[in-house]
Amino acid sequence: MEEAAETDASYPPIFRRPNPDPNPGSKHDADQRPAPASPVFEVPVIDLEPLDPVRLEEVCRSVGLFRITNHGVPSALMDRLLDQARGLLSLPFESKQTLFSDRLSYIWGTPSLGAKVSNLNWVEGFHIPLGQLKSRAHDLDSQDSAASFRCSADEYGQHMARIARTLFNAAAARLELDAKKTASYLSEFDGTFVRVYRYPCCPDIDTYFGMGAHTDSSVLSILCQDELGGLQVFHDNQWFDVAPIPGTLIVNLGDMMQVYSNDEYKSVKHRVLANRSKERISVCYFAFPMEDSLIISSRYKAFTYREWKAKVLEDIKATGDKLGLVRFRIDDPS
Ligand SMILES: O=C(O)CCC(=O)C(=O)O
Ligand SMILES: [Fe+2]
Repeated sequence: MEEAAETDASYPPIFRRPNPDPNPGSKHDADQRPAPASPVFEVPVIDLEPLDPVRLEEVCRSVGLFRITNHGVPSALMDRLLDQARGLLSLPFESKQTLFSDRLSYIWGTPSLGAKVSNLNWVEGFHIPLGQLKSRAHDLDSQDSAASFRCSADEYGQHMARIARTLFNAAAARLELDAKKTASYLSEFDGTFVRVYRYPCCPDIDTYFGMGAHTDSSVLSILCQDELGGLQVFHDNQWFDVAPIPGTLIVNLGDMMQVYSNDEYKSVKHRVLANRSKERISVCYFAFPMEDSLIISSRYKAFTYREWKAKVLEDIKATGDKLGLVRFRIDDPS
């Protein structure tokens, strides 16, 4: 009992019992509600040493999500990052807010203001911009757990940048994209961030998702998850579980890669199920284009990533949802 009380004190108030659903009759639409059990997806594996670009292209076209092996990220670093994140996230909610607001941004629930409560994501986490880490190096003090965590996140971010660059270059070469044109299509550091999530225990998994169905706005995203599971991918009109395998990382392509490839590569829809009795920890790295890079594609109106972000935010504020790619398609009347 004592343990449960302690856990709850570390949760943002909205995740503490009793269930905050103000309208218990309103559940997800039938097609949105988590199925009781989903089949396990046979996630394609991409070996990074050596990387086979033809195989990578096939997987980008058919699925948009894959597991990478031989990625060169030390498993001790992955374990340390997950452990440090778990430690920080289990601090009392108020401490997380006051202690970390200036060092790490602390986020929880649905980022979109004004969204329906049924869109609440049962998740909290730290948002860690990578470009700023170096300039803040003077903050680092090994006695400070937030600072040690930032240090690990920086080291981890360097590995993620290397992997993102390798995968992007190979995938872009297969599309025969002009290397000069695409130089600004991937920025491994500027505007790039890592998010460390904790998915708290959720009393009502029929109503809430850990994270609702979405595609990422990134070029690509790289995920390190603990052993619990909960990630699902939408493929062939069906949701599948993406099982965790220790030591491996999951990569999914984002909306920008779909645009660069004129819809040949898939920005894959995914979501995270909530769990009634166990907390899940994951670390996600997102790689983006340079903010003012002009993105040109035969299927989409030309836009800069800055314009994309502004539009996504505007849509989320107005409708509670990200509309994403459809807003930029050439045949979109608006
Ligand atoms: O935590 C996860 O497994 C996935 C998170 C995710 O999809 C996202 O942040 O976009
Ligand atoms: Fe995502």
